Amino acid sequence: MSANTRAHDATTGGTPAAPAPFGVYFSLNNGLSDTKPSLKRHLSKMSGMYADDDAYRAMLEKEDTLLYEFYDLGVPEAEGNLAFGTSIVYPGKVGDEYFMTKGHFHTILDTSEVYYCIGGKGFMLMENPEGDVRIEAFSPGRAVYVPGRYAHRSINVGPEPLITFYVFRADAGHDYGSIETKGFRKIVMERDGAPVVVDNPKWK
Ligand SMILES: O=P(O)(O)OC[C@H]1O[C@H](O)[C@H](O)[C@@H](O)[C@@H]1O
Ligand SMILES: [Fe+2]
Repeated sequence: MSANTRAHDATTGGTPAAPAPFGVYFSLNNGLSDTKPSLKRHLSKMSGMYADDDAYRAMLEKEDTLLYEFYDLGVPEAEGNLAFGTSIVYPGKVGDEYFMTKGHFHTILDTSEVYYCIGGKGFMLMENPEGDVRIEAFSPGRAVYVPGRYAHRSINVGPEPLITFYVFRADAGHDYGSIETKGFRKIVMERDGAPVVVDNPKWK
């Protein structure tokens, strides 16, 4: 399995079934599992997604930095199943814009997701197709509910990894299309040492 493809359970054809009961360890210190492989997204996978293209290019010339990693445990994509795991967004910025996930809508648009912050400091940026933009803070112990219809992106504004645990309907799917072409309406940048939410200059 390549590091950047989603792992999906090898059920033997037909309708994906419920998995057998299972447990998995995720570290409360760094968010990582000791047995499962993570999926990793590096800077090169985020072309055009940060506002400052010059800063992006300059950074990429030096190193293809690991921005975030997360788990896809391969729970079959069936209606009654839940997908879960941790997501770890590392600290840093491209220009003045904080490291973040790509962000996505769910393919089944009205499916929701819950995130629980285990470590670090950041935001969940959310936006629905009608243009309603919401932002919720992440700090250890805070849970965020992402309702159906809202695209969502995790943003790390602190000096430590932003670690969250997430759960969503396993058949929800990931729709990156409009996020990759238009982005979110708002972005989060550092100004005078603090995060500010500003209009995305690339949003059309
Ligand atoms: O898919 P991205 O927007 O790059 O975010 C990476 C991952 O973040 C979280 O862990 C979500 O629950 C995953 O479903 C998502 O795939
Ligand atoms: Fe999601």
